[in-house]
Amino acid sequence: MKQLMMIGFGAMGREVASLLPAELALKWLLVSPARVDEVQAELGPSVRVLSDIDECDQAPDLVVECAGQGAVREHGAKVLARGWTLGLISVGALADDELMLSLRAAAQQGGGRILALAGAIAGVDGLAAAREGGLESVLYSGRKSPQSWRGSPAEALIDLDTVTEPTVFFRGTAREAALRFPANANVAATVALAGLGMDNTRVELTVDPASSTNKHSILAQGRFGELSIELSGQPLASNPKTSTLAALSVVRACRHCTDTVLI
Ligand SMILES: NC(=O)C1=CN([C@@H]2O[C@H](COP(=O)(O)OP(=O)(O)OC[C@H]3O[C@@H](n4cnc5c(N)ncnc54)[C@H](O)[C@@H]3O)[C@@H](O)[C@H]2O)C=CC1
Ligand SMILES: O=C([O-])CC(=O)C(=O)O
Repeated sequence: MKQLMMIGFGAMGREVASLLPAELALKWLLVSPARVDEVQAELGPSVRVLSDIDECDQAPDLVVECAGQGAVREHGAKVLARGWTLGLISVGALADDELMLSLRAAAQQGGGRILALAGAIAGVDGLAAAREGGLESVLYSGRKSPQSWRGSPAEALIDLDTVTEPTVFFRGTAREAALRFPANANVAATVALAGLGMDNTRVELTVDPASSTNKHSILAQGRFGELSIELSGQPLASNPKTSTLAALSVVRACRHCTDTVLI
């Protein structure tokens, strides 16, 4: 039986834990210090609930982060310095150059690797292949309901209570989007990593009062031809900012940890 460490036990972490492949056991769960006792009581002795990587004295087969960009800052380098593989869902953290440098240094020193997970978007495989032949332009668009943008800086850019039609409230680079909207635009950074990079990937973010889904699109052009992806994702009931597919992409990484044929 292989062993998993998960960082974060919110909406996504709970969904992932409920869908793990039978051959992979959740052995360690990292939560904030104030929640350790409560989560340990909920999960029982089969899972060790921790608040610091240093408390783990064995080597997980895989670590998956489902906790937010702050958690990547807090725990990422320690995971990589131990030589472990870190499946990252808060990919937007990598738009912070200083953090990226420190994660690279830790990975080089310890032998760890970062797996940037596709998350709520599809088509990252095709985009990353297309890049090998040269890309000319990439546009990522994210469109969500007012409820999904609540509690984000969108509130300062548009009145989410009175908006009556789909409205673009942000245009900029993937780097700006991922850092300004850390709970809503990690996908912008994922598309950037697969394609033209953080500063050359254009991003549009839209609030759509008629939508109950999280819509993501990629438009890319290059020597390979053209790519157009449209994805309409159901949000998790427990967090409207987060698409169900993002949690499922973490489950996919878990499946890769145990399967022989990787797809
Ligand atoms: N790449 C993608 O497509 C997507 C990425 N995300 C990322 O996933 C993250 C998690 O999403 P949800 O579970 O829906 O959010 P959530 O807010 O429901 O849960 C996050 C959990 O992580 C915990 N946490 C925060 N900082 C921590 C730390 N330093 N150490 C340990 N635990 C910590 C919180 O207490 C909370 O329980 C988002 O913040 C976002 O960064 C979310 C949706 C899509
Ligand atoms: O789950 C989604 O729809 C996308 C998301 O929040 C993100 O990219 O951070």
